[in-house]
Amino acid sequence: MNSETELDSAVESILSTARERSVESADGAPVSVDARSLPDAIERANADGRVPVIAEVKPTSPTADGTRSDDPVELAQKMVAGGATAISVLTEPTHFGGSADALTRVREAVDVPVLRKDFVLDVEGMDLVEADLLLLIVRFVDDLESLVDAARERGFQPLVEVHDRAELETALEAGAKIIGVNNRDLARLDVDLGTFESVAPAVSELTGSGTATDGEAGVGAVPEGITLIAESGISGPADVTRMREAGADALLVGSAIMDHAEGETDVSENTRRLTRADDVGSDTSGSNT
Ligand SMILES: O=C(O)c1ccccc1NCC(=O)[C@H](O)[C@H](O)COP(=O)(O)O
Repeated sequence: MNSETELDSAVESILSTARERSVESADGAPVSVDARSLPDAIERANADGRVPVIAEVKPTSPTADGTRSDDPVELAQKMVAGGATAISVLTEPTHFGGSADALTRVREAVDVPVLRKDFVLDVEGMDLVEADLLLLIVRFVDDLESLVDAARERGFQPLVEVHDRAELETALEAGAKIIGVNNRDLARLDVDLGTFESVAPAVSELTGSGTATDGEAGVGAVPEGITLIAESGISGPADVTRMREAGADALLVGSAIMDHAEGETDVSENTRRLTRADDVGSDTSGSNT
């Protein structure tokens, strides 16, 4: 674990539970996945004019204003109908209302890549359920390279999550190719989109490729072979534009789509506001600092 600073009590509790869950699933046989490619899905989204959004099925969370008890399959299908490029499904049960069953049913119901969003701390925690991508949070794991290798041996595409430049360096050294920059500080749970803007440029610096691979990309264009995802705090089209201009290949969005407070808003429409954000005259409301 790479965390020197104090963690929020909710995160401490999440990690404590994750360690117990990992022990319980330790005797599970290694999963074997024929994964749906996230980079290919992103390429398809760009080709047909959709902003690549990974929409998250997150029934609740420590910072959510409520809980949505809709069926996860219905939520995921509505997200795909709204143009989502991939689906993230929480499998953490104690603080997010997630489950392995929800991910399995969602993955059977949609044809886009599905990310297992959980706090996987070791190899034993990997074999809970098949998914196309598996989240590994740099801050919470030891020997990241071994975990990246173990995930790939199972067929997962590792999505390696960082929060600062040092963690980005660790991710790149471990061979990560799909990197998420979380705008949420897991120590205080506050969100700052400036996090992605400050970390993204370091990808080119650290990989020694200062050139943009896509003329369309903004400042800090991401070098070939790396998929860079902006995570958390994206509340509307203005935030989408801001993250894309900062070099995000894709955006991971939960709360703005799930809308826990209202609970009845249209998940397809919430998703479409973001996937169509590049359209001329799109809604520019909704911005986060
Ligand atoms: O979402 C939380 O409240 C949370 C609290 C503690 C640890 C992690 C947490 N979220 C995990 C995530 O990274 C987000 O669910 C995901 O990036 C989407 O964020 P958002 O669009 O801000 O809901």
